[in-house]
Parts: sequence; structure tokens; C-alpha cells
Amino acid sequence: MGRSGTPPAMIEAVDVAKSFTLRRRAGRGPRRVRTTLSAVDGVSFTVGRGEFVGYLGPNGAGKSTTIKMLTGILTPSSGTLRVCGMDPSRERTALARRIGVVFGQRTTLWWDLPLRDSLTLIRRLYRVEASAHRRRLAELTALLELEPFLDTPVRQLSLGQRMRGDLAAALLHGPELLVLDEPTIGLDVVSKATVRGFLERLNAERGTTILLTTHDLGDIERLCRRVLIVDHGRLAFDGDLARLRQAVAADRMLVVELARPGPPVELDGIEVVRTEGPRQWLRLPRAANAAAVVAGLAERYEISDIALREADIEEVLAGLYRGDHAYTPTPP
Ligand SMILES: Nc1ncnc2c1ncn2[C@@H]1O[C@H](COP(=O)(O)OP(=O)(O)OP(=O)(O)O)[C@@H](O)[C@H]1O
Repeated sequence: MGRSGTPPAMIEAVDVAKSFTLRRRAGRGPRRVRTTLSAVDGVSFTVGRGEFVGYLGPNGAGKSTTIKMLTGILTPSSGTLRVCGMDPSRERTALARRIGVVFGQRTTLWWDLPLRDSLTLIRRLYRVEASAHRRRLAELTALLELEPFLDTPVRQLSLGQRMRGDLAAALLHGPELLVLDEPTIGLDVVSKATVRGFLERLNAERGTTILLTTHDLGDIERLCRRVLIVDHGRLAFDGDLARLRQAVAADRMLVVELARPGPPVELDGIEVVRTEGPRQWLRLPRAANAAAVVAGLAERYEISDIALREADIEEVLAGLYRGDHAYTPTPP
């Protein structure tokens, strides 16, 4: 507990930056010039105990670099970072006992060993007491349905099985914080559902704090109560999905079914983005009054059906990443 009686934050990032020095050949000669690439450019956020947070952003935004700093693999160029109250790069070993990390593109398991043996080695690495290990392994085996392939060498596992194995490996020592870098990448729909269901339960029943990077919209909608969006190394948004829709002032879509097919309808302030027989899709700016637009249409056209649709999260993020929307960055 902190002095005020509130539990300390699991993650506290204040103005964290990371830049890389690149050496490039200047012209044809042997001379090389040094340039600096700012991968993370002054990011501040706090994640409290028990939260489930999505860390999103377009390719190259700085997500993996942030995760590497949170887990102590990289040291920030400036700013301060505390994870479980520790400085990750200075106290990397002590921190490793408190957190679990899964990189979807890489495995921490031993390629040639059966999954069971990898998990036993991990127990020794983390010095988990034998009875606690047995209990957790049984629990994770049941929740992640590992039993059918516990004795299979890791190299023979499917991607979905390997990911479940990696999750078990990251959780065997009972970490308070789980950091995941694209945990559902490449998984089929059934495996994704298993992994998502598991993460949901881990967070809800165990209270494990989870920070997840993903490009998968299903992960975001199903799991993340709060999203942080980074763009060009800076935090562009911090809040829940409903607020994100509002913040980007995403346009709404009016789907109009005319009595018969015809040319695109015409009305001030709206744009027909698609037609399909008698059906037309109209982009409605958020500021527009939907009732007035519907009344205006009904006056001029014979309409048999009409539906108003909020932009889905895919459209919202695509617009945000492309820079279409004027959104207000959330102050730290
Ligand atoms: N070790 C490194 N040396 C030099 N540049 C790096 C290094 N690691 C990352 N970068 C650069 O830093 C920027 C941010 O990369 P990062 O991998 O953090 O992005 P990301 O948001 O995780 O992207 P993606 O969604 O594609 O995984 C990119 O321009 C990348 O090329």
C-alpha cells in the first residue's frame, strides 16, 4: 500500500522516451552518417492493479519498444518507468519473478523438449516450490487444455498449442502482471477464442493485470476495457472504446433502402459512399442531425427502410491511424 492507502500502480511511465542511433552509409563511399530514430517519444501513463489494457497503434508506432522497456530488455533513453514498484532495467531479475511476458512471434519454450519438460525447467529457473508448481500446472493444464500435447516436443506443436504452452510458461510462477505482445497473431478462430477466454478469466478471477499489444480487432473489442493508442512514439489516446469513438468524432453511416434502385440520393452534407441495388450507404458527419437528415430524405425519396450504424472499431482505428480524424490527445 502507498502512503495514502491506495495500492501502488502496476505500471507507471512518466515521459518515457527511447531513441536508437542508426548508422547509414552516406553516398557510395565508406563514410557513414549517424541519425537518431525516436521510437518512443515521451510517453506517460499509469496502469492500476487488475486492469486489462490494450496498447495499440499502427506498425512502427513504438509498441514493442515500450514492452521491451517495461520488461527491462531495453533501457529508456529518458523518463522514469516503474513496474511493480521497480525499475525494470536495473532490477530485471527481481521483476521477472513478478511479471510474465509472452511474445506472440517467439517462444520461450525449448524446441526439442516435450512441453512438460520445458515447464519443469521453468519451475527451476523461477525456483517455484514443487507443490505450488504441481498445483499451478494442474490448473493451467485444465484451463488451457494442455493435456493432449503435454508430452509432445514443442517443435511438433501447432501455433495455437504452442501459444497455450507459452501462456502456461509465463504464468507458472503466478505473476501479478502479464505483458503480451500480439498473443493471437496467426491463430485460427478457435484458438483465438480459447486464448481470449483464458485471458478474460485470468483477469476477472485472478485479478492479474494484463497489458496487451495487438492488431486484432476481436482482441480489442472482447478484452480491452481501456485502450492506449500510440502513434509516432507518442500517446494519442487513453480511454475506453466508447470514448474513442467520440474522441475521433467518427462519422456514422446511414443505410437507406429505397423503394426502387436509382441514382445516388442527393442531400446537403451527406455523401453516398456505396450503392447496391436499391440500397445506399450514406456517410453522416457526427455533427449532423440524423433525424433531420432522415426527414429530408423521406421528403424527396420513397424509402422502404433505414438504419443508422455507428462506425465500427475497425473504421475508427483505420481513420485514426491514417490521420483522417481530428482527435484530441488525452493529457497525461
Ligand atoms: N533495435 C532497434 N534499432 C533501431 N531501430 C529500431 C529498433 N527497434 C525498433 N526500432 C524502430 O523503432 C520504431 C518503433 O518500432 P516498434 O517495434 O516499437 O514498433 P511497433 O509499434 O511494435 O510496430 P509493429 O506493430 O510493426 O510491431 C520503428 O521505426 C522501428 O524500426
